[in-house]
Amino acid sequence: MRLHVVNHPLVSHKLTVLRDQDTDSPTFRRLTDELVTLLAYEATREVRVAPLDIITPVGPTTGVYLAQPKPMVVPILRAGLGMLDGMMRLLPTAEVGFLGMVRNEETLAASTYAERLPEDLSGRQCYVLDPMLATGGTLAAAIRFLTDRGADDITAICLLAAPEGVANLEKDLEDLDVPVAVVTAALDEKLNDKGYIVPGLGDAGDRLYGVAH
Ligand SMILES: O=P(O)(O)OC[C@H]1O[C@H](OP(=O)(O)OP(=O)(O)O)[C@H](O)[C@@H]1O
Ligand SMILES: O=c1cc[nH]c(=O)[nH]1
Ligand SMILES: [Mg+2]
Repeated sequence: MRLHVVNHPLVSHKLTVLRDQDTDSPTFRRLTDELVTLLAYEATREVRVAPLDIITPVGPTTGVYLAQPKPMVVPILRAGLGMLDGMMRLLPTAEVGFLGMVRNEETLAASTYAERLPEDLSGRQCYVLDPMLATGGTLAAAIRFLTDRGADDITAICLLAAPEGVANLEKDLEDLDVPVAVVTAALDEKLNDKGYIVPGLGDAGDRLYGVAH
């Protein structure tokens, strides 16, 4: 598994405001959107392209165009939905599939409550959107779901990752014969005893959309 921490002063600036407990929901949503577009630029470095012949006003040339099949973008509900627009700004012709997943806050185990994706993802590059990689349970299950359907290249975009979650994910996916990359704005210090990322930003879903229950 490849981990890429995007090191850029604008990313760090926006992330600092995002983490601040006094940042309100509208600002949190806007910063999430902006950060994802910056992360997506790095995350799509390996997006597949094919040659394309075109004619400019001056003459013929060969450029590149996004290859078929189109990339699949998969936001993990609920919090990943806050990352979708920022991603689609960069990949407007991508297809979008949805996974609804929730972590049990007692056991920290992830479960899937909704799914809307093609049955066959053979040969597809997938971009998974989830702001928080905490224990890694949610992302591991999501990646497994996609590779079980045939996805052959996975890149996850996260705002924050915990070292414990990255290690768990690496171990969980050891047997996987598919390239997996994680692109994140920061690798934080640790998880606390409730499985929250420290210093983190709190509950991403609640900060985007309000308290769930
Ligand atoms: O790495 P993990 O330990 O699995 O935790 C990370 C998951 O927890 C959060 O989702 P949550 O269960 O709070 O659902 P929500 O997005 O609906 O708030 C977050 O958005 C991730 O999906
Ligand atoms: O810190 C964390 C951990 C899991 N989910 C969140 O939203 N935040
Ligand atoms: Mg949540």
